[in-house]
Amino acid sequence: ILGGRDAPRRPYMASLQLNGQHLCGGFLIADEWVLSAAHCLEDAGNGTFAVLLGARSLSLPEPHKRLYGVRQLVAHPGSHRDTNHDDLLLVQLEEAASLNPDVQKLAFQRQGRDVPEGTLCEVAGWGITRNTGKRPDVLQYVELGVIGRAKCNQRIHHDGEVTEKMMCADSKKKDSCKGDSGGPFVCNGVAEAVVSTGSRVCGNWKKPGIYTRTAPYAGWIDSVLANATS
Ligand SMILES: CC(C)CC(=O)Nc1cccc(-c2cccc(CN)c2)c1
Repeated sequence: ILGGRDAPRRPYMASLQLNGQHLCGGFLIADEWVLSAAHCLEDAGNGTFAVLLGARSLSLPEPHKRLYGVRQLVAHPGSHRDTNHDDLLLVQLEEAASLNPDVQKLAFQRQGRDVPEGTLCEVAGWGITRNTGKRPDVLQYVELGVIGRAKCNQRIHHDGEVTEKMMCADSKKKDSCKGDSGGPFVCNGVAEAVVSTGSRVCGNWKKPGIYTRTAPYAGWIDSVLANATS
């Protein structure tokens, strides 16, 4: 997160870790399921994934911090390493998360209407806080204004790349960045979208952040959760 600050408790936040190191954000949507971004699998090789819940600090001991093994990873079938389409990943935990004040589920938007331009939303994550690559220990968050799709698709911005299954937010100074992928874009207490890598540029007003809307994918999410075994 660029231009943010230490976050207050965000009990739905997950750190998707690869070989013991933070890789991407995510959030708890069901007792044993975390929603994240498919691009987070692209550099995985045959490493070991795990999900950290109940954390604010990645390093310090905290009352409800707990690392969960991963039972399965389900990338959206339409996701590709070289596009932003369908950039969603469902992560099944080895066991149901134990819920407590620091570990809670977050509802995601299921209704298809766009969030109005200018709405102030929030994004949190342990992604880099400077383009030099500085990584935070404590969860960061920032408030970002929604940018309308028509404006976001102008040539100077994303030049027609933003589909109706995506949305955009301000990126002038404050922005999501590397390592924030998969985290929730929260408006009025509901996850409206998931951080997508987008143009891999951070903090440049010409390249608004691109976020994968959840509503178009509610059916896919429900079907994966319904067909999985525990
Ligand atoms: C998905 C990982 C395995 C690789 C990765 O994260 N790359 C990468 C590199 C530079 C910027 C970004 C990035 C992320 C989220 C939002 C934005 C822009 N708002 C950029 C992402």
